Amino acid sequence: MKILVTKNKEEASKNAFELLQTDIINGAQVLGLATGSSPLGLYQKMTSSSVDYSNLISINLDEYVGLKPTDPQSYHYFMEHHLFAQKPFAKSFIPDGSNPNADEVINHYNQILATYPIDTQILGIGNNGHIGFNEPGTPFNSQTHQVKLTPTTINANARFFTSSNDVPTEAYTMGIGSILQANHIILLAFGKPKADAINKMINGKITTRVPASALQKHPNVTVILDEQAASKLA
Ligand SMILES: N[C@@H]1[C@@H](O)[C@H](O)[C@@H](COP(=O)(O)O)O[C@@H]1O
Repeated sequence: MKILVTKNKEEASKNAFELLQTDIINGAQVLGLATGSSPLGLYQKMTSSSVDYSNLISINLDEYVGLKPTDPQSYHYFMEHHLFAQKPFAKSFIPDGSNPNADEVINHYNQILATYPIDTQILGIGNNGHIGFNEPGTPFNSQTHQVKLTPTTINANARFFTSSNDVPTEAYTMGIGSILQANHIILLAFGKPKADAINKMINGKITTRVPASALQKHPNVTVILDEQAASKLA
């Protein structure tokens, strides 16, 4: 893993934007995208740039089960608002959280991933080391699946909802196996609450208890941190 410790989010997002740009110049056509606060600075750099993404494909990691794309808490809405409205892609895929038929959603998404292998995957990380919505215990060879969110994740994501009771308890997510298929992975993490997960991801044992530790098996991962997220690195 290549680790970049930056002064702050601004510098980190600039680095991520430049790395992504280099990948695109070198032929990346399919971008794996993430939600959450960590990639927001990168999406701001993308929307304020003159780069045209309309020939590229985007594939998002995950979506809450039970939310319509028009729901302001859905990841569809998040992506539309923060990126796609300003920078449309040729095609953008996000799991259909409004479809309760999990098999249908999962098979369709796995087909999409097989048709459009991801060149560069943007990732955040949960405080408990989850990637996408792959909670501790998820097998490293997992493909798209439906998950029950852990109380830690529900609490962490409650900040985006009126109360933690409003946070959906299930999600559809790309699996760890799907994520590891990407040619290049750029993981962004900021702030003290991420420090422990980041240290375990980089220096800890490779274990399903820390989903992000699977990234130690990948040959081309760039981790971009601020000083707080890097503060527990040995
Ligand atoms: N499913 C998303 C993850 O993809 C994201 O990495 C994580 C961290 O969010 P944040 O970047 O806001 O800390 O939140 C959610 O659980």
